[in-house]
Amino acid sequence: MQLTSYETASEMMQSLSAQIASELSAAIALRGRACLAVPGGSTPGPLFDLLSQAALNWANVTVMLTDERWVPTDSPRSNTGLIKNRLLVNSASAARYIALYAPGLDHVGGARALSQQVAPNLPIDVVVLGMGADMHTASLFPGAPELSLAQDARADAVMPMVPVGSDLEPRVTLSAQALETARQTHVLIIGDDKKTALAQAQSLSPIDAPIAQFLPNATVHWSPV
Ligand SMILES: O=C1O[C@H](COP(=O)(O)O)[C@@H](O)[C@H](O)[C@H]1O
Repeated sequence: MQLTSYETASEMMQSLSAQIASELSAAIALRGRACLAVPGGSTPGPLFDLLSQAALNWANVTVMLTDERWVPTDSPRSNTGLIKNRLLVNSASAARYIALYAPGLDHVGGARALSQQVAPNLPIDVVVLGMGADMHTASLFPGAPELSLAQDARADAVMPMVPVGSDLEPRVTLSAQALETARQTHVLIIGDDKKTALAQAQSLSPIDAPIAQFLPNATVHWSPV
């Protein structure tokens, strides 16, 4: 794992945005297209604001979330709103977006159907992972009954997940295999609590600390605020 520390989140977002744009351009130059997977949550908005303005051939980029809450895409709980408002704007409005939601299906049937759409786009060229203080990443949650299935190398590309102890909605997540086979992995975290969790995760198994599986090949980007 490579840890890059920045003084401020703003400096971190600028640097990471430039790195991702360069990696996507290189993928397009090599293979004619690129696949980018990004997290939801409260951290990546400023990264999306910058990346959306990057000068690259966005028409050849497929964007997807690493995970999504199983709510309609116009719900305020949906991460798709964040992507549509802050990433798929400016130059990036030309990108193709695969929403991890299927109207009319529950999260289990939906994950199966979405796997068919996601699988042809694998391997992901660039994945950005967030992390919670409980060491979950994407929607691979410690303690969830579905976790070991989502961590099985034979798992479908998209898997259902219900966070334990939460009365919130079910979710779907890219499988651990889909995430681990990404060509470039960036972990984006802010704050001392997440830095402490990251250090703890390095000595734990992916069952207890799902982020641990992705650290050996990742660049971690951290700022205190
Ligand atoms: O639940 C989630 O949490 C993580 C971390 O979110 P943050 O709000 O602490 O930045 C996120 O990476 C993941 O995509 C999301 O579904």
